[in-house]
Amino acid sequence: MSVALVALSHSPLIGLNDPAQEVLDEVDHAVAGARAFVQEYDPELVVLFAPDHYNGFFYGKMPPFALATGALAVGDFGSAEGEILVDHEAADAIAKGVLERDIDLTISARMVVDHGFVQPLEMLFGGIQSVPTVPVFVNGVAAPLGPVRRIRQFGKALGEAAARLDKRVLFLASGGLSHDPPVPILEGAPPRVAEALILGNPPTPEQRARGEQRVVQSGIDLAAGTSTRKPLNPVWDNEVLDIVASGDIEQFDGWTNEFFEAQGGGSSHEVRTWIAAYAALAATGSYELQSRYYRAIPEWVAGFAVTTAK
Ligand SMILES: O=C(O)CCc1cccc(O)c1O
Ligand SMILES: [Fe+2]
Repeated sequence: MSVALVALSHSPLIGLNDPAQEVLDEVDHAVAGARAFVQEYDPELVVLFAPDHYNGFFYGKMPPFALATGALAVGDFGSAEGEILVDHEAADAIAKGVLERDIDLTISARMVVDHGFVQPLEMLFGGIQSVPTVPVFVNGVAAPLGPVRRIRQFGKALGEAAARLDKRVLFLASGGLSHDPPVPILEGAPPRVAEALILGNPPTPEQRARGEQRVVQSGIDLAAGTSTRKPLNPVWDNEVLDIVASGDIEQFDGWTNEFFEAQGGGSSHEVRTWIAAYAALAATGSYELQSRYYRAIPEWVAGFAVTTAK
């Protein structure tokens, strides 16, 4: 058994509303570094922690987190569509191990996922059929959210369970850091929007295109300085990175969800994927960061970070 980690932001606006070439080059360099780290480590299994953006999880039943024994990507924002290569046996074993550790884990035999899961697999492995994966959903948008310590405890239990497999495991986190894109909110939503958030009927192509255009416009506005949404927060983002770099991620236990929202915006809860993944890594011993990249990229509506650790 061995463990390593890559944690990185995602954005559906990559390739759709890009920043200047020098910024793209910088990000490419950081992602290439993570790719080289992964290639050298040569994982036999990826445990992928990612959120959802109302493509697979809805208020009909909204778990705080869930593990997939099978997964299907919807192909939003031009991301890959279809089945993800899931290691069913490893997923089963990890699920049992988490349950044995007193965490009431939700299981999905066909988890529907979006760019949050697909993008890191495409960036680091070139596709969604390239590496045996255990997809793990971490709710990062749908209120109410429990305390972040619960996500840390879940990550710890999962890390202990994954360590029982005789495999080289890569924990991969997707999301964050600060960002406040126009994601719908159930409370106070007009009936038509509320129905969509509860039932999750697949949108028509026209509806999907409209929703995606709204997100693209939010990137254009944020970069132009004309957005009414919360700005990116590089100071707060670097506090997040300082904590994961310190190795003492229990420091997050003191952070309330209100603090996340005030500092990092409504979608900063995606940092929960990082907390889960780092807790999984820390479950079997101390770790050290191998690389750390950060840049606030308003065009992508993302406090964009890439870290590697082992
Ligand atoms: O609503 C959506 O589908 C995506 C919103 C969104 C935009 C930029 C970065 C993100 O991480 C994000 O979640
Ligand atoms: Fe996201």
